[in-house]
Amino acid sequence: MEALELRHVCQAYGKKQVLDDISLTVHAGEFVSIIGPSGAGKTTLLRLCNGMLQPASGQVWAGGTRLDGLKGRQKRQAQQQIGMIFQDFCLVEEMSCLQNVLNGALARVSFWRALSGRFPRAERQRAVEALADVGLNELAAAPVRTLSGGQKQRVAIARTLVQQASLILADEPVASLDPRTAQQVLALLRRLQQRRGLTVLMNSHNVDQARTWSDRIVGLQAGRVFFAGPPDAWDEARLAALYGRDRHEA
Ligand SMILES: Nc1ncnc2c1ncn2[C@@H]1O[C@H](COP(=O)(O)OP(=O)(O)OP(=O)(O)O)[C@@H](O)[C@H]1O
Repeated sequence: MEALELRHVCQAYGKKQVLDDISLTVHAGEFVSIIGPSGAGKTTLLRLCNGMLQPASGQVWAGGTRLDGLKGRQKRQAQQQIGMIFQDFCLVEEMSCLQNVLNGALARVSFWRALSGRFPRAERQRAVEALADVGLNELAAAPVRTLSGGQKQRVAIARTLVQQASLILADEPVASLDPRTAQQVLALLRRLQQRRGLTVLMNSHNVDQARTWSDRIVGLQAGRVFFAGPPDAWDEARLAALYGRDRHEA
């Protein structure tokens, strides 16, 4: 079963073509990283995958549902299956870790219950377990603003667990973390992905991280798929071709 499928997707901003005939399949339970130089179209591609953007042409399928063209409740329902993790965490800084994680359950809770913070017991239990899964149970009551960057990203990951998303789209999830913390967060994401059978599609500027943690790497260059294959298929010649002369300049 395919978790995600892009069929001949094109996207443009005004007259500028950003994605040009992208066809890509991510299998359920796979961890795929998209790499490529700045401006290659990685973020645009991720935004298409969760329905935040409509493709100019082509189709986007997520979990067997065609996402492009969906509107209203049907679109929100499809998006429930898709968790997002961002470089800047997108958490509510003044709220506690537990409240932030509970926000993953918002779609299942009535507006008034959510507004007054009265989440059902089962949702609270799920949030407590998710915080334990990311190693933050002792910080449940701490305001997010008091956390380190690595801890904040763990909270964001726990929120996707409570959302019960089967597909996680991660846009440069560790780009603002120091190398050691970045490795720890990616190891956690990989562990949870494997243990829970989740599918992860991650954008990364860091080729070594993508190689270490992914089942498959997709190289994007000027809006086209340059190569897709297992991490060990990425030799220096390919990387040099993808990034120009030196990948560290990318
Ligand atoms: N909202 C927008 N309006 C106009 N142009 C945009 C918009 N968003 C992105 N672009 C342009 O589309 C191209 C692809 O951008 P995108 O952010 O998808 O690339 P990226 O590979 O994620 O880059 P980076 O690695 O720097 O984040 C870039 O040239 C960018 O300037």
